[in-house]
Amino acid sequence: MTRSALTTPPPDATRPRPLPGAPAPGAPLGPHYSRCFGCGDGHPNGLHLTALTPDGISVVAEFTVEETHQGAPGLAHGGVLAAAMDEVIGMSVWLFQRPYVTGRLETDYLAPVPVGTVLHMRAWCNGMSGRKAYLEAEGRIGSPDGPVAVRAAALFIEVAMEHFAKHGDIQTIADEHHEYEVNP
Ligand SMILES: CCCCCCCCCC(=O)SCCNC(=O)CCNC(=O)[C@H](O)C(C)(C)COP(=O)(O)OP(=O)(O)OC[C@H]1O[C@@H](n2cnc3c(N)ncnc32)[C@H](O)[C@@H]1OP(=O)(O)O
Repeated sequence: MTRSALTTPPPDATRPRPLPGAPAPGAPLGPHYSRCFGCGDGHPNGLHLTALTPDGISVVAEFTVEETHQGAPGLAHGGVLAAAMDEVIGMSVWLFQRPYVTGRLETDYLAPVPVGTVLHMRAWCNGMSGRKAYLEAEGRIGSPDGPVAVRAAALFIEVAMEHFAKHGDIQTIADEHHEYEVNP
């Protein structure tokens, strides 16, 4: 992955460890928000990523590239692939039970991804420092051992739940997720 200094963890960054209450290895991760474009099962035309964590600190997910995801004829749009990478990284940082948002997302496109492909995605955290989490992801064509088509590196920034209150109904999120206190 070609990444900038902004998405490279500093030397004093700490490695994440599974938190108490992390989902069991292999258990499916539900959507963080049912109307999320990336993972929401209630979104009419979202990406509908399905995911699990093998170890409480990383996430594997599958994304099926459909006709509606095309950029060039028969090939996935790069922005859609970036959205999928953003989402799987967001799912992985969600495991740390604090709200984070994408600050920076860097993407390398290594091979075209045809419509009909199942992209096998994996995201993990390389380190945390203060409010910053340094994350990485890859997407492989056809199987978990298939050729890498997309790589991403990201900086996510921890925010207060109030971050989501200005434009959205955080009570909806609270109703879906009892691990967060909306008004601590
Ligand atoms: C309820 C569950 C929801 C889960 C959501 C997951 C969804 C999936 C992921 C997404 O798609 S999130 C949506 C896309 N992202 C955004 O909408 C974020 C928009 N940006 C912001 O809201 C603010 O810029 C942000 C919260 C990221 C930071 O603003 P703050 O005022 O809180 O912090 P500040 O600007 O002081 O930055 C804190 C540190 O991060 C650094 N930083 C912030 N943005 C950066 C950036 N883009 N690149 C590099 N560094 C950055 C900044 O330099 C600083 O470093 P230092 O502490 O060392 O000084």
